[in-house]
Order: sequence, then C-alpha cells, then structure tokens
Amino acid sequence: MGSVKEITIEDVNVSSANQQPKVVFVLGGPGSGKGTQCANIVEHFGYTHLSAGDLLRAEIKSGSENGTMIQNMIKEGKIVPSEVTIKLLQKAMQESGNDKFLIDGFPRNEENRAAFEAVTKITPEFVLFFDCSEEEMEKRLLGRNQGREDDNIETIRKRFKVYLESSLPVIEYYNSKGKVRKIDAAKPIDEVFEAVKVVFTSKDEKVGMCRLPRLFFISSCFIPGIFVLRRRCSCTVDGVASHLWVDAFPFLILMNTWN
Ligand SMILES: Nc1ncnc2c1ncn2[C@@H]1O[C@H](COP(=O)(O)OP(=O)(O)O)[C@@H](O)[C@H]1O
Ligand SMILES: O=c1ccn([C@@H]2O[C@H](COP(=O)(O)OP(=O)(O)O)[C@@H](O)[C@H]2O)c(=O)[nH]1
Repeated sequence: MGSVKEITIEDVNVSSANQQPKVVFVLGGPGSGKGTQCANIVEHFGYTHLSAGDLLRAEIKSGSENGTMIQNMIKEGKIVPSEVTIKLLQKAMQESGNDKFLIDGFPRNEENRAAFEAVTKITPEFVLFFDCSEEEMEKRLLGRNQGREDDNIETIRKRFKVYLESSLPVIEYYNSKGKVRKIDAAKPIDEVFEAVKVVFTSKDEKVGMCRLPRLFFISSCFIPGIFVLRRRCSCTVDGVASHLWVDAFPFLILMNTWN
C-alpha cells in the first residue's frame, strides 16, 4: 500500500493546465453490462476506461502486499477499502495521458464516494447507470466464462446483497443531484449502446460549440447572402437585410437549439 505515492489532482495528466479531468462513473449491478458498454464508449467517444475490478484483479496478479487481502474480499463479494482502490484509480489516471475517464464499478459505497471526492476533488460529470433485473444479471454472470473466482452462484448472491445495500445508495445520492443517466440494460447489447450514445451526444453532455458563439457563427453565414440578394434585387442593403433577418430569425433560433 505504501509503495504508491499519494497523488493529487495536480498530478493527473490533463490537456490544459487549468482543466479538471472529466470523469463519468459507470454504475449498475454485477453483470449489468458495464464493461461491455464501456468498450463501446471508448471506441466512439475517446474516453479511457478504468475498471476498478480489473485494477484490483491486476493488483492481485502483480503479487503486491495487498494481493491476498484483495483476493479474499473479491471472493466474498466484499468492498475493498477505499484507500486501496482510489490509489489504483489515481495511478491509472496519471499514467493514461488522457483527461476523460470512464470509472467503471466504482464508487461502490458511500465511503468510496466521499473518499474519492475528498482526495481527488473530482466530482463526476454524470453517472451512467445500467438498470437490470437480478434474474438477467445472474444469467449473464453464470455465462460470462472469464474464469472469475466470484462468478459462482454463492458469491453472486453476496454481490447482489452488497449492491442493494451499499451501491444503490450511491446511485440515489447522485440522482438527488440530478447526475444520473439511467439506461435500460436488460435489452440486447446494440440497443443498450444506442441509448448510451444518446446520453454521450446529448446537448447537456456534449463538449461542443456553446450557444452564443454558435448563434454568431450561423448569423455570419448570412452576410454574404445579403450582398448577393442586393445585387440580384438591386435594392438597398438595409432593405434586404431586414427582410432576411425577419425570414431567417426563426431558422437561426432553431439551429441554435439543435445539437
Ligand atoms: N445487453 C446484454 N445482453 C446480453 N448479454 C450481455 C449484455 N451486456 C453484457 N452482456 C454479457 O453479460 C456478461 C456480463 O457483462 P459485463 O459487461 O462483464 O458486466 P459488468 O461489467 O457489469 O459486470 C458478459 O458475458 C457480457 O458479454
Ligand atoms: O471499487 C471496487 C470495485 C470492485 N471491487 C471488488 O471487485 C469485485 C468485482 O467487481 P467488478 O466491478 O469487476 O465486477 P462486477 O461485480 O460489477 O461484475 C466486487 O464484487 C468487489 O469485491 C471493490 O471492492 N471495489
């Protein structure tokens, strides 16, 4: 544990000096499809995917001093102490060279959430929540076939209990802050991704041209048109411009609200 240096937000590689890394928490029950959809999001939207579970499993494999403790907790479906998981996440963020992260499967309880926000000073842009029934999740976990020690019916039941008691309150917390984007994860993979895409391209989440500059940009496209019209109609600039503005104004407003 002591081998990983305490990293603050200043250490995380960001594209611009004063810019906070953009973090999206990807939450949902075990087997709801978080990892599957994160792979799709990475491909389309340029995020770095950080699976807390994968980082913990890699830590076990690396033979670190925490390995045995982590392995025992995962086998029991318990939540690894925040300090361990947060250090692994911070290290991965620092090493990624990116400034947009999907943090998958974390925070898993209130303590995880509060500790992450306190240490990193990062609050998520939003929480992508995969909503799925236990019945469907159980079926998927039993068919996952990745050789995971915790994908057996006994541990799965324990993970569901921890999810209901400890992880759902985190989702409720962010919901009360208007940050949850809920996805029906029971549908086929492609359909789930269609819904995910809507979230990532919606005007609230998209990093794009903001409204005012966009209005000026669109408006400026009309200036050459005024001169062409003036030549054709051989009337005054003022006359043509006022006609054009009256006719085009509703269109400009529409363009400005369109994403
Ligand atoms: N929408 C879906 N429909 C059917 N199977 C799915 C769907 N999403 C994921 N799966 C499968 O279910 C299993 C668990 O998915 P995974 O992405 O690993 O879940 P999580 O990361 O939430 O534990 C995997 O075998 C995956 O291929
Ligand atoms: O922030 C985390 C993420 C995962 N885990 C442990 O890792 C296991 C597997 O988590 P993962 O997200 O890989 O899989 P899921 O349960 O969502 O399918 C969990 O049951 C926990 O024991 C943890 O303690 N903290």
